[in-house]
Amino acid sequence: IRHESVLAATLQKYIKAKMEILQNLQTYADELSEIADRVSANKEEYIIHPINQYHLIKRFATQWTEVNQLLDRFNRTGKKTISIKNAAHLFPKEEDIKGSAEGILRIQETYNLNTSDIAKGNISGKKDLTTDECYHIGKAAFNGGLYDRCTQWMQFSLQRFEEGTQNFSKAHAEEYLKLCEMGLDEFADDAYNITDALDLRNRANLIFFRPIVATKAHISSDDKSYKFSDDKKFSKVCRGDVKIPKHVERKLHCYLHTNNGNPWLMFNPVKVEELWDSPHIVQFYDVITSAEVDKIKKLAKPSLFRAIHVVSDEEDDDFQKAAYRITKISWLNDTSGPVIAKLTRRISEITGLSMNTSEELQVANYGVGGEYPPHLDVASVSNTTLFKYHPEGRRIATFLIYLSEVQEGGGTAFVEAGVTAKPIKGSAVFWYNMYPSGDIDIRTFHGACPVMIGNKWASNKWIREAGEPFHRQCKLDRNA
Ligand SMILES: O=C(O)CCC(=O)C(=O)O
Ligand SMILES: [Fe+2]
Repeated sequence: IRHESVLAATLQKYIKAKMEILQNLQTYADELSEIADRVSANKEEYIIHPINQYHLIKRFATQWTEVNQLLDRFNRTGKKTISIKNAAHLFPKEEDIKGSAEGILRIQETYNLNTSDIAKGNISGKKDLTTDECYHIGKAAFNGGLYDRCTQWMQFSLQRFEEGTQNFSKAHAEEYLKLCEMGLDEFADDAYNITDALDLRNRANLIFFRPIVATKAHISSDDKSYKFSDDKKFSKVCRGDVKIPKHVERKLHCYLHTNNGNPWLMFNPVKVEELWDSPHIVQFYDVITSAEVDKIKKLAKPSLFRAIHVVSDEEDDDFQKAAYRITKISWLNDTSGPVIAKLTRRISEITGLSMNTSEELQVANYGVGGEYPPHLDVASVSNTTLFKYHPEGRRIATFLIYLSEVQEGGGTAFVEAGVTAKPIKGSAVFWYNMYPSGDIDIRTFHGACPVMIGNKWASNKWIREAGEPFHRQCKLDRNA
């Protein structure tokens, strides 16, 4: 927004300065043409008169010289527009339009919004979409294999079409509309190239039907045949359409937590809300102040923005760029600032776990449509390589801090449990990713729901198992 207003002001100044010079030139041009017309009508008569000779010479010495100077000024004026030119390589590109159109579709699919509502701006009173915006979303739907959606969006774009709309070709929209009504299968059989069609189908998988891959190493034999829920369940949990069963709800409480009388917490206990009983998922409130949040964001910002530039420099795979752009991450360690060291210490007091083998603090920023598809935080690595390459062990627990509120969407959905943690600024969700037996607890399968409206900041502290044998005892029975 800041860039846009600076650029618009620069452009206005540039035009104003050029216009002033042009207006001056116009005055000269009018005057001089009038004279020239008059004079050239009877050249001989004019030039024999000494006064006229004097006028002619004077015009060259003054008016024409001034015109020349004005022309020089005209060419010099507006060096500042160079700042627009210099910034141009940072402007969002076609690729970014595609990325944000995909973001809107993700929101639409996750939260079951209807096309006409979004097009009319009926999501929390936001703005109408224009012809070409509807067209771009339709195109993203087509590339994602969502043909019914594509049809609706193209219809909207054509309904809104008015002659002279820029960046929009009515013919293209009509072409897409036809293809979407046909569906991809017929499209592939048609005169079109079949490999293009297959490529489109792959993209569709990547965006919307992400296969859920779970390596089975370290997953207990009881769970080997476990079937993970699909994206549909994830969306349902994100929408809050899954009810907590009564027998579970009865077991969930809110309480004050001192971690068994930890002196740091005795006089300032932490508020806890239980979100699920087994696996035990809790949300701690007010674990970090607003001022601390501001400091953390400030520390994280420079590397967050560097990260996008690096990504956008990669020209090879444009789909990846768009996918990456929806979340940006940065890592901060205890030497990045006292605020980080203090937070690490606080996490240790609250959880009773050691931070000696924990990871650095990860700070993530999600834009509109930004999500993190369902996953397990623990990587499955085979026993033999595990401690050789990762002496700190696996991610035994996750402490996920929300550094912002999100107006709509952006919760953390635990797909198996069916609960979604609300992103409440200053609160943190905490759970163990592993059973006390060391088996991976696949019931912790979770993901970040797409941000519908707002800008989400979250921070992960992953705690690894090697530091914890005296804080969380190993048990033979995983349910102990
Ligand atoms: O941001 C969230 O809500 C969850 C993020 C997450 O699960 C992760 O980063 O592993
Ligand atoms: Fe996660």
